Amino acid sequence: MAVRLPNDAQIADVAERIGLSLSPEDVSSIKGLLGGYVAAYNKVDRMIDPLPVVKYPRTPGVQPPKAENPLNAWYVKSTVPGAPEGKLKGKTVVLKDNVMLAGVPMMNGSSTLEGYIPNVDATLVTRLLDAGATIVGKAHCECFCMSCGSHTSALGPVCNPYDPSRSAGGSSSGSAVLVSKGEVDMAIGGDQGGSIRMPSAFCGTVGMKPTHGLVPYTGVVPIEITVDHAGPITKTVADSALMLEVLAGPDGYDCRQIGVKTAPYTEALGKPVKGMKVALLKEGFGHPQSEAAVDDTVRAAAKRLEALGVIVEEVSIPMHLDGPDIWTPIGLQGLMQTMMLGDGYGTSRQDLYVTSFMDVHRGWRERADELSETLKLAMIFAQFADDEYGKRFYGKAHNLTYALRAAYDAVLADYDALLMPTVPKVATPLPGPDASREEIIARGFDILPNTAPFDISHHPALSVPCGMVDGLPVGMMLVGKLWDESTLYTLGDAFEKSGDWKSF
Ligand SMILES: NC(=O)c1ccccc1
Repeated sequence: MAVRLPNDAQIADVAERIGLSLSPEDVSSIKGLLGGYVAAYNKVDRMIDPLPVVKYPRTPGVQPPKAENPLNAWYVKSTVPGAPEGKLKGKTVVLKDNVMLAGVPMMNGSSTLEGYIPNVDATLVTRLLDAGATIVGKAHCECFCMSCGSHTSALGPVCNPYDPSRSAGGSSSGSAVLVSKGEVDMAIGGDQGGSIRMPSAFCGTVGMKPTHGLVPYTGVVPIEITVDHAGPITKTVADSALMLEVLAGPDGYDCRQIGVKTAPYTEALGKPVKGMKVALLKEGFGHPQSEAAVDDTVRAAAKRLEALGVIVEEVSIPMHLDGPDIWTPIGLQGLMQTMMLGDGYGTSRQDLYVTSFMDVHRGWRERADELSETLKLAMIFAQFADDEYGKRFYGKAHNLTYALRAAYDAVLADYDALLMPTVPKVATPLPGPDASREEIIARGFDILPNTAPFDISHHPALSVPCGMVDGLPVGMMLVGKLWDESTLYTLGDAFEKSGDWKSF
């Protein structure tokens, strides 16, 4: 991609856009001074991009026929056998389709990326394969991961395994469906506002959003660096702990990984819970959109924990209700700057910049009409806020995350975990092909009041199935101290072993 010296018209145009008034003489003298930059860019262009090596051979991705994909959860199937031995030997894993698997297509739910084939493996891909897992393909996700429902992928809605007319939850929709159906043993999900935990709640799977930075996000398409998380979606708590043990730890690229503390998570399984303390979060219940049956099911789950000897007490953290509002400027202006205008990365930090992705993704600008309604709405307000107010709300929201984190930490100083419903409802009906924009937006953002606050506070949060309402799964969410995933696994595992949640 050789770099050319701009012509006079290009220099004048650029200058005008950055508010400079240049005379024709200025333009011609500046043109004469740009040669050094052009030479440097061309020298960089001729250097080899030092990307990490792809370690394991794989078959190219193939879209399965409709008959093999009744819930539309698969994007492509591919087989990547990992190391012959390891903790995940014999386990099959599907990746959310915002995770890069070299040689296999990735579209992140958007037609603007269809046909793109990454040339690197995400760090977590290499870790799974080094641990002996077999990666079996990519699962559909929401358009650029921007939805709580499963209705915004360019290749059609993903259906709930318990009722195909209902949402699977999003944005890691296909990942949760394939685990729920037993088509794969484990899945990778991503979570910026709840996208690992929401589909887990709707599909009856176990979803772990680890502490921010615990799992390297390198090679996964970001939304906004400070809320990006990747983590396990599994059938059981034990599998989640096993998978996290393989995924966790710094990789030397990801700047999200500050002060990372890992632990042998599987050692947290099968431990006694008598005397542990859980805080039932008052503000996690009774949201305007909360269904009483969901709240009741989670309160009943708290009683089951009590029966196991756990001390459960209700606590109030009023600021929890501010969490989604504080999340909004970070999510909106972050996604605009980093994911969209930043060609998927933005600037100002060290990272592994997947340049092949950046080259393709910047083409969204010519095809913006194809993006989902949920993403468009967020982009419109982000651009407006940027133009009108600059970055002040993004900055102030970040400052407020310290206060929010402190509010949770104050309670977590006295308790092992917080407990609340993962989402306030059971799976909602999928908006049909003629659904209004209002309906599409409502289903895109209506179930995140308990999940999004922990994406900005960065605490680990585990969604565990805890009962059924009208034949649909309900998830409870345990939230722990920063870097203390182990305690969540101890509690979640004990709860899971207390009986079959489908009969609760
Ligand atoms: N990726 C996410 O977690 C997300 C969830 C809900 C809305 C927007 C984004």
